Amino acid sequence: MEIFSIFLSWLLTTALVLFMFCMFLHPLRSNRSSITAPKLPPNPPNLPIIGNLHKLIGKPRHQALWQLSKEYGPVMLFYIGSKPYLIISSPAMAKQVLKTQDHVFCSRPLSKAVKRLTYNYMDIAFSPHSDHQREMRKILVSEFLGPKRARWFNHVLVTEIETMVRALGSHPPNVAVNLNKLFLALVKGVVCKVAFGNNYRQQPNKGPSWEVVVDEGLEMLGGSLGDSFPWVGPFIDQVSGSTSMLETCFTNLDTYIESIIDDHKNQIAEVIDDEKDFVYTLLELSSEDNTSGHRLTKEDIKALILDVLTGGVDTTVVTLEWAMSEIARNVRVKQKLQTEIRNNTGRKPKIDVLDITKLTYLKMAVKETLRLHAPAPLMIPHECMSHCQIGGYDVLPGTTALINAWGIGRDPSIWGENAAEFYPERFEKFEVDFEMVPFGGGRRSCPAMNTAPATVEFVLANLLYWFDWEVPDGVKNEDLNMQEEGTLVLRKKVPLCLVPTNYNWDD
Ligand code: HEM
Repeated sequence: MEIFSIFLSWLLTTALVLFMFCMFLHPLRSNRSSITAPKLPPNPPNLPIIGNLHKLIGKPRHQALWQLSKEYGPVMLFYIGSKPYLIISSPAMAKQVLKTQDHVFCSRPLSKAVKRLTYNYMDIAFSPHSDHQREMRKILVSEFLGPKRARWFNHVLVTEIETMVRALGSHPPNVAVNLNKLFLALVKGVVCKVAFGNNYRQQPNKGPSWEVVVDEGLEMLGGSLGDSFPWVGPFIDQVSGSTSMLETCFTNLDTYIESIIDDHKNQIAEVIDDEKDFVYTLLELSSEDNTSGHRLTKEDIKALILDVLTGGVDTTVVTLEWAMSEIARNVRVKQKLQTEIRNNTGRKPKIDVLDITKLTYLKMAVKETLRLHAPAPLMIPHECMSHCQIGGYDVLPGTTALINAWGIGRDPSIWGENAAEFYPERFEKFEVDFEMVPFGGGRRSCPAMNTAPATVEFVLANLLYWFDWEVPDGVKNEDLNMQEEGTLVLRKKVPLCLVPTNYNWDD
């Protein structure tokens, strides 16, 4: 009996200890499983070392990823090397990243090229989330994009367009104009005059042209392969020549930006308040007399100039070129636009910025262009800062989110069977939420999302008011080449060339 009760109490004690041990282990186990086995989004099969990189071969990135999303869904995990990317391909999921979880995704990934070209993450567009980034963004919005400079901006835009219309008016008959070159000269002229007081059209004494320098910078800001292979990255960049290209690109950009700042420093004493461009304002914000706001360093100023050069010109140029390409291909739309613009404006020596407010069809045509040809097809990458869920899947910190604005804008399940058609009338009924995201969303959305479309509308209104446009002889409208190229900015592979004819009001 003694032995039995001793055995029983031993059994009970053991059972109790085991029970308590299990109870203790349970939360640990469930905790561990949530850390070690998160529910990750579907992922195409990976290859060792390169991950899914091979899936991007042979097609522009946004097109390859859009095709894969058909198989793997609107939230897909994708690896380049060991670096995880979250590929977003539907309005609902874009809304989760850019709105619901904006506080988690409002950063940008680190990259060697961004660090170098942005003076150690001093800029707005490519630098990670920080107080400094927000301060820089506030300065750009209030001192460059805001109402303070809007009147000057409109004045410069009108003057530059007059020059362009005059030049086109005396263009030899039946000879095509390269609209890419035309738009680049126009937009660069306007942005440089407003930001830097001078159109800076002249080429630097030595080295590549301004356009080449900025284009190279934009390509590099998109990141290099080395960023995705942490152990061998520096070696890959060295062998592929990317490190030396980055240094050359930095030197060219920096020399150009430095010359703008030097010109301003030399003249600042003689300039009156009304003539102070953006760079003068930045220099004032960097002076010791600025005791109220954020005191800018020279690197801050350079990084802000870089943002204006890389963000403000190419995006507007490609939007104009895609818009005119679609308009030239679609004779019905072209005629409807010209009737609207000419009827509403009437015969007068120049179009006023206010005339544009009445042009509803033109506004829809610009929206339609941005839907079909999102100038930044995968936007600028967003970086996940902490563990969160998107579409019911776990997303881990350090994952880079790419939102396929190009694909979402063309999805027939959203836009109907005629999704691929240029049909501005669709916006008569369609209320847009996240069904198109050409300017991104949330804290890192484009700060020019309200002003940039107005510039595009004004330029198009002038081109279609003063001239009739035809594709060159031998090309059918519908056969106009619409091939795309570029990673960060979506360009037309073959520049658009059209033949202008002066519009004759007396006919
Ligand atoms: C049609 C013209 C334009 C388009 C389609 C466009 C598009 C975009 C897109 C997609 C983004 C990234 C948004 C995101 O990551 O969520 C962006 C960011 C940005 N854009 Fe634009 N943009 C245009 C014109 C401009 C202009 C004229 C400027 C003037 C300087 C500008 C300055 C910027 C800046 C500074 C950012 C970074 C914002 C941040 O990270 O906080 N953009 N833009």
